[in-house]
Amino acid sequence: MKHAMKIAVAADNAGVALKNELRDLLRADGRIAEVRDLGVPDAADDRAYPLLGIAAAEAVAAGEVERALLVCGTGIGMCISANKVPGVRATVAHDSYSAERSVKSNDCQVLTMGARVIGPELAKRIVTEWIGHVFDPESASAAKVARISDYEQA
Ligand SMILES: O=C[C@H](O)[C@H](O)COP(=O)(O)O
Repeated sequence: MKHAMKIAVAADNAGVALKNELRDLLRADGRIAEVRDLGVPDAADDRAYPLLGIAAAEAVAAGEVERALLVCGTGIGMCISANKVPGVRATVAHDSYSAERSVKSNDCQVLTMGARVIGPELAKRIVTEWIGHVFDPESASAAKVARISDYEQA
């Protein structure tokens, strides 16, 4: 049987409506074993994006989840925040090709999106595809990604 993925989701108040839609989509996806919602629960919660993004990225770095999906207004603040956590590679992507290459070229574990940038139906399609992409450690991309890890560990 194929391994089922654990994934964290998080958003600030600008992204929470889209995050909740994507969370429900992931919970209905048979490829996902667990969706851990780290908040915020609703738009009344005004915790800022770095708190949420860093918490989700730390869950990835600790191996508690394999991936994280983060939403803010643009996806940019979440991406910057997640990338501050050692071992985490996060990207903003609002198109299918970039989301695919973020996994296959860059071994990104974290995808961020902007709820003020993308509509929910396109976001759902991209996330559904993204879950299916896998990094190949035997690929030519692996040595390039290793350079990033080397820099981080130096
Ligand atoms: O990147 C930041 C996000 O888009 C956030 O949701 C909104 O941030 P702001 O309120 O500082 O514009």
